Amino acid sequence: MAILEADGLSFSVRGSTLVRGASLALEEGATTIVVGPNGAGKSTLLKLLTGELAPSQGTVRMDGATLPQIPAWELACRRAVMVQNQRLAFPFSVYEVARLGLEGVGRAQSRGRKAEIIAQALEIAGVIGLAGRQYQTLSGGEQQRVQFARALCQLEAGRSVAQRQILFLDEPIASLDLCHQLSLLDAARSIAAQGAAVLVVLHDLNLAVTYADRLVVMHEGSIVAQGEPATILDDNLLRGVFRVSLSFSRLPPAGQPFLLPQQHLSAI
Ligand SMILES: Nc1ncnc2c1ncn2[C@@H]1O[C@H](COP(=O)(O)OP(=O)(O)OP(=O)(O)O)[C@@H](O)[C@H]1O
Repeated sequence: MAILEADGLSFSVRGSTLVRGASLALEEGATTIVVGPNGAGKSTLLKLLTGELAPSQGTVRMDGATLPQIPAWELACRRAVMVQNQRLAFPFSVYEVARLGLEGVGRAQSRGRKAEIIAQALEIAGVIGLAGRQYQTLSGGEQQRVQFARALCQLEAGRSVAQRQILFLDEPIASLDLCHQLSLLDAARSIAAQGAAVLVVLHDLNLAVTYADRLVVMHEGSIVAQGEPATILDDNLLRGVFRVSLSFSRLPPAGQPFLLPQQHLSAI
């Protein structure tokens, strides 16, 4: 059953339409991956789905309620967002950055439970060993993993209020090495397996095909295809949207990568 339904979303700014007539549903337990070339409108679509931007046309509903009908505190419990290139103005430690995820959603939790949530999130994101470090001194990839931990904290704390949740990740693996790419996407999938809807914006088509239950392909502001990866990705789409060609005569079965032989790789 869909936790979120978007219907006919468009977004225009200063005469340019960045997203045009986008409709999609995010189902509980499913990982949806949005792909498309630079400038296709992926991040704008994600911002419309999270409520960061208000659509010029169309609606986003979570369990029947439009986003403006949901109070901000409740929205914070229902969905967590990891955005690209998060900069912080203050010299926070890694632990404190993760704890920011509990702002506004962790009030009902005891001090001990909060500490447990933070430790678990840091562990899942692979940054527990960096907990005492200054966030600004971390590498780009390490900062990205800390931001993932922050989103995990928010989701976990929000679960005591809202069981039907969504995790939004905008290019979460852009700065990560291969092992951490796979472990972050594994963690995202296991959050979906626990019942949440997960939406990820990705550039790597191999990983998108491997991890997506549902793939959404954007091009020039529109969703041009969506569905199970193996049913929608074909040579025409790759040429028309991504300007690449496929060297296989046909696609491998669903859930298997197809551009590079990554099927033998897994995070250790
Ligand atoms: N505030 C704005 N005013 C005008 N144009 C904008 C604005 N924000 C984004 N754009 C343009 O809208 C288009 C879509 O941007 P968006 O960030 O959604 O693309 P994207 O698919 O996420 O791209 P990328 O893969 O490069 O991150 C781009 O061409 C971008 O330059």
